[in-house]
Amino acid sequence: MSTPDTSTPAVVATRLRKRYGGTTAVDDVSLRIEQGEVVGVLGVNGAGKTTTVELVAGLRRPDSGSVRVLGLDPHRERGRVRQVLGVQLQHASLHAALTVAELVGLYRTFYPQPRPTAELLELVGLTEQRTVRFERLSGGQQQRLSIALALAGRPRVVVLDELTTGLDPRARRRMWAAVESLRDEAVTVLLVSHTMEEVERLCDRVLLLDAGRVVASDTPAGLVASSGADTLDDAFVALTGKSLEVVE
Ligand SMILES: Nc1ncnc2c1ncn2[C@@H]1O[C@H](COP(=O)(O)OP(=O)(O)OP(=O)(O)O)[C@@H](O)[C@H]1O
Repeated sequence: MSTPDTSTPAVVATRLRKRYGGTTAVDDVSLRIEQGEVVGVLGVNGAGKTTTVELVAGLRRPDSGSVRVLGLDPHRERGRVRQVLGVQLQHASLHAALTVAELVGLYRTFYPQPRPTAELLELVGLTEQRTVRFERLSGGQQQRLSIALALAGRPRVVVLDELTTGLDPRARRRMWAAVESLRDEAVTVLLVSHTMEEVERLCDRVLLLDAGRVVASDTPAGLVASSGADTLDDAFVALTGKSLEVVE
């Protein structure tokens, strides 16, 4: 498809609400992300991070509110959105008997100009595992493969839900480098994170979610300054009354 005008926002969400039974997971969330921004979504367990990014990616329908990705409706224009949006899912379940290279090859067929397999595997550090079946990969390797698959079609907007959760320090640094290379390509990234170190290092802006609401949206330095705290950890506590420390 044609490249969208650079002035079109990468993501616009307006007054999103989502309930599961008696639980309000997302409660009147509005957000706007410009093309090329790397935005972190932070919050304690259950704050609504996954539900919010799933609504943005069109994986769930909001009870009310609307989403546009590069001006497109993820439900009505699903096919076009798939060509510009890459999504790494929490707990992706993939065909267990296929190898890493076969799965990457399969995903590449979905796109007109896919990234080369070798480049994708190098990006996530799975070159040596290319002939290993999915079912034989460790949890961290499966997670990294799901990131490679999200990037297979050269998306303009990427949603990453489990970038580094549970990864060892070396794999974590590799995933950070992968996000930095996306930034160099002016790809927009929406990144669910559980650590301050990660958002301080990678993100232009942080969306702080608490109980399904956006309680702050600012640069990491801006969050610290506006909350009167000394560190981003302290800013988080000041803004939510909760500590992120317990999460990892
Ligand atoms: N499919 C579902 N059915 C019922 N309740 C759900 C479902 N998915 C999420 N919830 C509830 O919605 C709320 C928000 O969940 P969500 O997964 O969006 O939070 P999160 O911030 O991503 O949490 P975590 O850090 O644990 O991944 C929680 O109270 C959760 O229990």
